[in-house]
Amino acid sequence: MFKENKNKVETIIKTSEEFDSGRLDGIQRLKECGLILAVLASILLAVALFTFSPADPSWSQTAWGSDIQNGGGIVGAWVADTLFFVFGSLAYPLPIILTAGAWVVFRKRREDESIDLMLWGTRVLGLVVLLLTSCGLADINFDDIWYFSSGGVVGDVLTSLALPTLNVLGTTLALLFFWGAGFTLLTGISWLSIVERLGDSSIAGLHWVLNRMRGEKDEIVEPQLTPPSLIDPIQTKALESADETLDSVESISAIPLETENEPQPAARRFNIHMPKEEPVISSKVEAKVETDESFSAPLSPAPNYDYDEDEELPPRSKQLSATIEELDMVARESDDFAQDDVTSSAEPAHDGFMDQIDVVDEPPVDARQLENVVNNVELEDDSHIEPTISNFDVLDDDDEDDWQPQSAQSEYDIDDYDYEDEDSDEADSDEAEQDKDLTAFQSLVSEAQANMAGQQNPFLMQKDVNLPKPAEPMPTLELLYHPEKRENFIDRAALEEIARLVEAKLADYKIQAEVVDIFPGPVITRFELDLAPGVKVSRISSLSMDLARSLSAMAVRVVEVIPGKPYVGLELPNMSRQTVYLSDVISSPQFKESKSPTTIVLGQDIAGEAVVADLAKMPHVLVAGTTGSGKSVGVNVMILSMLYKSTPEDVRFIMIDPKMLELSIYEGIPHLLAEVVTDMKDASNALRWCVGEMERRYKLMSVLGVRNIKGFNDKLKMAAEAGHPIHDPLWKEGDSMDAEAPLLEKLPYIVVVVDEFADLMMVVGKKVEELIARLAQKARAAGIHLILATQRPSVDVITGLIKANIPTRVAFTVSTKTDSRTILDQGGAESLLGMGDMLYLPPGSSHTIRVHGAFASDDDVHAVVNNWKARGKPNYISDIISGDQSPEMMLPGERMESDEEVDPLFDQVVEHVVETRRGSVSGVQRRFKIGYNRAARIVEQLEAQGIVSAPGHNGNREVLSPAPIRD
Ligand SMILES: Nc1ncnc2c1ncn2[C@@H]1O[C@H](COP(=O)(O)OP(=O)(O)OP(=O)(O)O)[C@@H](O)[C@H]1O
Repeated sequence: MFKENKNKVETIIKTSEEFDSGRLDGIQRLKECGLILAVLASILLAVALFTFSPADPSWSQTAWGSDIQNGGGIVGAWVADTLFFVFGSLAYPLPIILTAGAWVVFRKRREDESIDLMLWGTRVLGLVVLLLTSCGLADINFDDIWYFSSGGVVGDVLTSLALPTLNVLGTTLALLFFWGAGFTLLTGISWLSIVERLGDSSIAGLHWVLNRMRGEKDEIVEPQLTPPSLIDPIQTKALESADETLDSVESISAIPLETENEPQPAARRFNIHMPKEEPVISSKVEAKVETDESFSAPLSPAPNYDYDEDEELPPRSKQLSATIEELDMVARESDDFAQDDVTSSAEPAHDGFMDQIDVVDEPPVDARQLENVVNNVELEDDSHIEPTISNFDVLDDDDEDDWQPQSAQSEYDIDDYDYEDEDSDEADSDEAEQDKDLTAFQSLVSEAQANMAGQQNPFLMQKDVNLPKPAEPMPTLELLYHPEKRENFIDRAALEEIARLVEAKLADYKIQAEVVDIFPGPVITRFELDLAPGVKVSRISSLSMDLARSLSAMAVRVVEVIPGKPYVGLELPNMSRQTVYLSDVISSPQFKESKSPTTIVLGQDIAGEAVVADLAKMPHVLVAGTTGSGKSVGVNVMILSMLYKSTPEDVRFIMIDPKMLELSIYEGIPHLLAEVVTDMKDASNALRWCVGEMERRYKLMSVLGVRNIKGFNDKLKMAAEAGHPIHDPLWKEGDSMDAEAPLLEKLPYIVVVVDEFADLMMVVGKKVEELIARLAQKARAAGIHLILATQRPSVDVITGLIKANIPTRVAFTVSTKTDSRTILDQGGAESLLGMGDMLYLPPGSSHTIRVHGAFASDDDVHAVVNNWKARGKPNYISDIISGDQSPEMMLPGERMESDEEVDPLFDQVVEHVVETRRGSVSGVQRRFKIGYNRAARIVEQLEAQGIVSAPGHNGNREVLSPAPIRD
């Protein structure tokens, strides 16, 4: 209580005094004087110690007559001698300790600061322990100075006590540890924090040394997330004055950097290359899409295609883009389910009946009654087939019987329909007989009609519909879906922000790079980076996964080389992806201007430019990608683009489709050389036919002296125009019934499309590889081109032989980098985004082009296919599929599959078997000392040649050849 009060009073006094004069109070004056004196004493002490001379008279020495050498005079000599005597060499730090002690005691403190006795006690104790142990350590380890022990008397006493028991090492260790304890007691510094600091600084030192050695000191850059004004105010000012309209930076740093008064900092402008305007399909085309009748009219016999023209249908583009729920809703609202079709095409008089039928969940009506009613309906109008009728015709007699009792309970009155059951009961037996015949006949007719109706179900593929021939010479663009409007919004600010983020993230990985160009595309955006000198591009490539993670992107593809530019590309997927429609690319000038009938569309490149290629120049293409990556759509797009460019006289197709789904749509177009091949055995025949055709074309070309199919066709045309049409020079009499060789015809390009090439390889095996390799090697000049698609990009499918001969590859998304290497001989396809995103490796180039594949829906394919079907029928060549593999049909250089190498021992074995009359494998094995496998193979060859029989049930073979005749 008292103390507190006193303090309070003192504080009040002190503040008033301080306020008045600003001078020290009495105690403070004493303290300061004490500090000054202590410093004086320290200095004198230091002088005395450093100028100590052993010749001076002192406490331990006696000297006469000579001058005192010590700088501190006789006092200095005495003090120094005494201190050296007591503390040895530890006397030297005493002036420092004295000054430090004086500072601690006399420094100016706040008056209310209490003195912590515990703290002071430990400090003093620490000082004593430190001094004693230091003396002890000095005594053991240092040399004596003059005639004093290096640890002084203190050190001597301590070591003489410890040495007999702990020896030198033990004493040193004990003193060291005590020294450490004394240090902590005195200073309060923990040894753990000392260890930590030491560790930190040694690691930092090591890093510094390593960075110096690697010479990358300059690469460590700070992420530049702060506005330029904070980094370089001069530069910012210049920028601001140059362009006042610059946008303000939205800082993505979490720290608020702007104050309200500060001017808005100017952003660094990135060079964003906006894509060109969309090619606009003329409104005429759009209008045509809606009123187009050429597509719907031919399908009119099928009930569902018979649209009511007055009824307003939603435009096709809308239908396509609508979800199933929306379509369902529309259908419900307009009530246009199958029932509607029936009612719209049926006679109005029958509507009531159909309505009644529709409300029945289970058929409780007499089947015969219904049948008759149905027949009546049918007879009235033969041209209309009612699909719903088939529901009732599938009933057999048993069912009819079962139903009989129910008919009595039927609550539906069907008497209105001129059916009188009672009459038949009253008729005589002849009439009954006639009725029976009539009923049987009618049921037969109705069954046939129902079957037909079943086959003409609009939901089934229509095979032979009579399509009216379109007026246009080639399919038109309105067959394809084209979106009415497209969101093509590019957010500059967002792109710039991403660009800054990319730079910052690269800086995190110690890569200094600057985004120089930004190319926003329909699916991805490419940021072109200018790397600082000396930064390897492989460092960025190896970081692609880390970058994708840190930029929260699905995948990031690094384009190591951009031809013609000194930059590196970083391709990031867009937030919202646009679909590239086939119509976009087909309507592009690139496609329109291309003259070749084998022009194929791939899609759009990253800048939205159409990517169009010529299959004739490729000359073959390998398409690979995992399931669902967009392969089939890609192949369809290639085929459709050729159907847009060429007539059947220009291009013919052979399609091989093991999946029976993808290419079977094309069945019936006039471009097909053979039916779509779905059986893999036939596929090898088709390929063999192609090889034969190739050889034939080569012979023809050599006779005409031209180098390729184009030259051949040109020469043919020239000759015809000159009035000298060329007759087939390879024709021989007897080849056909004609008296003279037929005229040569224009040779079309032949495109062989194989969807799921892996299946073909698995079923037919090596043979296919051989045939494909032969075609791939030579078929270019002969105008035969291959499109091979596979979802298994493994080396057993895409073999070295095939790869070597097919230089053009298209890779859709694959799962691993290894797969990507198998297809493209380089990585990258594993970072694609799927849904038609592809890498295209053009022929003779090692740089892949990223292409967003064009999308053709099934409706698009059907529309183009139907358009071509309406123009003509295919002229199938039956030999292509059914060609037998007989020796006469073999191609030059081809061997029968069963043709194995005949074993060198074959003749000897024949001799042995025929002589001994025993054709067992073990016998052959023993006699010729060969392995089982070889012996078994030879015996099988004997069987194939008819020398021995097949093994009987006991495994023995009978020798069929007669025994040799002996003389
Ligand atoms: N270019 C594209 N644009 C947009 N979506 C596409 C594109 N290509 C394909 N798709 C989408 O990807 C789906 C799968 O495509 P597709 O059937 O061609 O794959 P696939 O690789 O042939 O698969 P599978 O081998 O199983 O047949 C399609 O249904 C379609 O929705």
